[in-house]
Amino acid sequence: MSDALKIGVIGGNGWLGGAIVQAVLDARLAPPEELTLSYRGERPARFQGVRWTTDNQELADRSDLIIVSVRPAHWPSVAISATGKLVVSVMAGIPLSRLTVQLRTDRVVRALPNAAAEVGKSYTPWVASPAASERDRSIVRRIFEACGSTDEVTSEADIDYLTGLSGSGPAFPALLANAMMQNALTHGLGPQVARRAVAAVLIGTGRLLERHGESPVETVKTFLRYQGTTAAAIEAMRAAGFDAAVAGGLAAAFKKSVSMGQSS
Ligand SMILES: NC(=O)C1=CN([C@@H]2O[C@H](COP(=O)(O)OP(=O)(O)OC[C@H]3O[C@@H](n4cnc5c(N)ncnc54)[C@H](OP(=O)(O)O)[C@@H]3O)[C@@H](O)[C@H]2O)C=CC1
Ligand SMILES: O=C(O)[C@@H]1CCC=N1
Repeated sequence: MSDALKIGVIGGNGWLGGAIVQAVLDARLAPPEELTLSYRGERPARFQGVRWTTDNQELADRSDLIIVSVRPAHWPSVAISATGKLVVSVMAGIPLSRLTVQLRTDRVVRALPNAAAEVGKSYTPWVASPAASERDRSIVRRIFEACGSTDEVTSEADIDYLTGLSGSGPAFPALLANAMMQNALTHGLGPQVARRAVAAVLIGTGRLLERHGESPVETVKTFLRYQGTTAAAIEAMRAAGFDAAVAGGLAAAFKKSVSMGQSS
């Protein structure tokens, strides 16, 4: 970043925290020596040149931007004073109001990346408190653009909903892929061919959706109009409750996101 931003990541050795750190380094948003990462337990050996610490207050004092990436259940243990600093939480469920009070800063952002941050393909919606400046917003945008694509939204309820839709999202195609794999194996297909076939379907569909103008609604309609094998499969899956199962799953994730914010 232009004026050497100092970034701290609480939980920097975790699944998501580590992916964000890697993305920041890959995009050269900050040099390793400006990064302070905290951990519990054994000192991590990854990310040459960064400062690792078990002291979250030291991390906060050394950083301009603090990313909180611990599990919601561990959030009560993060007791730091971040007065005057920008804090970005990626924790599911924890509302802006609780971040503000516990971390003693009113410049707070709630963001919800997903597991595809590991490969620079996360979708990350975020919402900022009124005290976050335009510069703060620009920094947040650049961090999450390094992880994939991103949108600022205006309501925390949208973030709670998107926690299930896109935060948990990579699990849903994985669930579908798993069901397809199981079915292929049941039909006697070799595991290698089954895995390659299913992975190619997911990756190819992603590319189709990425293509300008392609929407899932249109893709499904096109296959239904074709009235071939695909339409037969879609109609049977829908008759078995496919759409209702997806809606029920997203409702469960939404409810869990809200309840985690109340209980953690
Ligand atoms: N993984 C995902 O796909 C997504 C995760 N999220 C959110 O991101 C957050 C992190 O999730 P994820 O990376 O998966 O979880 P992980 O358990 O992989 O990582 C959390 C890390 O935080 C560390 N930690 C816990 N408490 C502290 C503390 N007080 N000080 C320093 N480090 C601490 C943990 O250490 P230890 O291992 O010793 O406990 C662990 O390394 C969660 O709040 C989750 O809701 C959001 C969207 C997607
Ligand atoms: O499953 C979870 O709770 C985390 C938050 C969103 C995605 N993964």
